[in-house]
Amino acid sequence: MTSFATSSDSASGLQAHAVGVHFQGLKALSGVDLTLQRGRITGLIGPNGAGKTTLVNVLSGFQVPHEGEVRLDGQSLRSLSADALRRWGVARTFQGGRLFANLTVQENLEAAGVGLGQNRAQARREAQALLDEMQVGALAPLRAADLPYTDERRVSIARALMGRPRYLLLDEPAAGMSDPEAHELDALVRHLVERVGCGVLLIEHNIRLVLGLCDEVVVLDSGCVIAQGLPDEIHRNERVREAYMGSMAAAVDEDRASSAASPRSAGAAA
Ligand SMILES: Nc1ncnc2c1ncn2[C@@H]1O[C@H](COP(=O)(O)OP(=O)(O)OP(=O)(O)O)[C@@H](O)[C@H]1O
Repeated sequence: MTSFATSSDSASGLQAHAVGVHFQGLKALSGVDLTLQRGRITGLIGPNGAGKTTLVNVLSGFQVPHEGEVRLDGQSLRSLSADALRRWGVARTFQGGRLFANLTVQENLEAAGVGLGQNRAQARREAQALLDEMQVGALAPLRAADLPYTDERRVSIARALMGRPRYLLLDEPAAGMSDPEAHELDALVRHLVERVGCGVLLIEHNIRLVLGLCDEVVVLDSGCVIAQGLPDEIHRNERVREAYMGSMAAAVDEDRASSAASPRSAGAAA
């Protein structure tokens, strides 16, 4: 494996440290601190244009920050490419899927495994196991281009899990899905996270799902972190309710009240 510079910070986890990104004068991110821990799901929410995808791009090496840096277990990743970061165990999905359209589903996963240094037999075995776990095993021989949208999302997550990443960054994996489909997908992610033990950053617009599923939630607004904490703390945070949740806050209140009266979780009430 490539060696990289060591900083004095020995904090564990995948960390954005004082990250700033600007595009021709527009501050997409400013002084952003965020730490992902293995085995935990961190939700990232915020209005359109808040900087969520830019932060995922920074954490996965697709965007070099103009200020600050990304650290893995306290070590600076400043000089590493996205490919190198993937080999270090930081995997991501994209809003647009980005599967190889003319390869089969199975080949898409195998290509990822081989790119990570697995031999063909290892890659084949892991690909089949992950597709089965994502409940899309029957799709293995299909061309990626022919997949329906919701299946493409599941295959993209399975591909990102090849090689057992330490951290998984999911950029709106449930976008465009119905609430029950989104809930089913996110519950599956929770199950896989517990089994693989990776840390997850989940961008998700459905606040009810985020509050029901995540261990911690970070709220971005205009490129800055305006709140960070347990789902209950975020739900009660007046600034978040005013800046972002709006009418959704009342719906979440209702969910929480009804889930307190029944054994179903708030996330399941989407
Ligand atoms: N490559 C780029 N060039 C110029 N501006 C950009 C670029 N990428 C992002 N931006 C701008 O940076 C800001 C943050 O964008 P970003 O996509 O990170 O927000 P987001 O929170 O993910 O939004 P959404 O929820 O709509 O996906 C936006 O104003 C966006 O227009």
